[in-house]
Amino acid sequence: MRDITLDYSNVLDFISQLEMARLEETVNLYHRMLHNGTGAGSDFLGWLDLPNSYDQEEFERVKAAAEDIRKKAGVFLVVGIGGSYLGARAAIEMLGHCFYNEVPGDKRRGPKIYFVGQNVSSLYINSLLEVIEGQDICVNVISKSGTTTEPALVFRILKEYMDNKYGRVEAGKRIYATTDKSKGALRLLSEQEGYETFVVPDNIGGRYSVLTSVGLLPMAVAGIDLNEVMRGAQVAAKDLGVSSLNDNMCYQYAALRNILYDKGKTIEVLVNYESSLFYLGEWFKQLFGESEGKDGKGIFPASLNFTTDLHSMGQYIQDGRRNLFETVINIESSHNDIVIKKIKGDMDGLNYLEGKTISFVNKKAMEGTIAAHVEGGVPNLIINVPDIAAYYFGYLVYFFEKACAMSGYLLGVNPFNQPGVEAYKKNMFKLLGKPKGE
Ligand SMILES: O=P(O)(O)OC[C@H]1O[C@H](O)[C@H](O)[C@@H](O)[C@@H]1O
Repeated sequence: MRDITLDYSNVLDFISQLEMARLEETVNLYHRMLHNGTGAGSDFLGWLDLPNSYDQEEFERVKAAAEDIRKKAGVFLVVGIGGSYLGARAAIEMLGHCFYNEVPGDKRRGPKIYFVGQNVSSLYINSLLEVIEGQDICVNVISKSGTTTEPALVFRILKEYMDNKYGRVEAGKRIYATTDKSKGALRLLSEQEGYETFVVPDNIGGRYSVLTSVGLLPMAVAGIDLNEVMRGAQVAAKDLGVSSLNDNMCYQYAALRNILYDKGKTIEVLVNYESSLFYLGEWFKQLFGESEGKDGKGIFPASLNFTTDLHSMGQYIQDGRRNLFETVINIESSHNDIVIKKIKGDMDGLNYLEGKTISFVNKKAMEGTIAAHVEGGVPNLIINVPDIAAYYFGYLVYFFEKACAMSGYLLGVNPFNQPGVEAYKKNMFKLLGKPKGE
């Protein structure tokens, strides 16, 4: 397998190699803290060795459950929010067909997959109930705490729907719960209702949980090869397990982010040139935003989809406030490429592209955009990913997880907690009239 690589040549006009070299010792220190479990948030380091220590029994049970779901459901509903759905959706959208749910059933070889519980919109929920009417359904409700408002509320509605549709016993065979191994509301309910359950490990936080059953069951239902995902993560854990800044590209990425941040580049824009990577951007935003946005500090993670968004945000990136840097995920290969043909009259003036491919145009658009944005004062990092494949998804997830941990330590925050998310909940519960003490 060709390797994922980091190209930071388009940053060197903005920083000096000395600034990187100066971080060598600090990176080494934080590497040891990560691997010795002596840094902030060390109760949540289960993701670090997960690729080599995951529960094999549960892994096989996930695959078996997925096969069972693929046989008996025309629709699979994933109920979760934040880290309890973003990783799964990122994988399915990146690795599945661009129009996954529209692929004819016999070709899709699995149920249509819908995500719900990531909002409290009655319009969204009613619209979903309309489109799944009359179809055979399985549900995976995912919540580490079991009490997150959005998925809990939506699961109330779906549980009643499933109980009415199938009766409580059969519904209990079609509902799968991924939650805490021993405590919480969802664990208790699952035991009462007889749901098959999967575990969110205590020492892995939601935004770091995509390679646990949280992400793996939905991925497997979508037909993604879990062995390949874990193999990519295992190779990443090995490649990125070295302490040296010079030899560890996820540490280089973390160091560069912090050097640029210190120079006033306080917004990172994750860019893709494949729309199937949209949700990878959404997952990335939670991972870095929730890990670093603390103590009045942190790079604001944004994501844009090129070349589409060049027609909406291109002006800002080229000429707006110079507090940005870009990280481009470049998928190096293309498949089933489309050759551009000459047309009579050349009305659109594009006959000069005759014989070239659509991917060639996409690549040249990327090269031209990078050159323009760097010229305009936007440092640019490129993560080259050889292909859209399960192996590379697993590798990329681990790359970002470990880079995020190092980056948070370099920033001087605990990358594994999220105290700030409680503020809105406190206000919301007060406004909802939640009884005190509950
Ligand atoms: O899995 P759950 O316990 O439902 O949590 C779902 C999400 O909500 C929380 O508020 C946190 O901000 C996220 O880190 C978490 O992924």
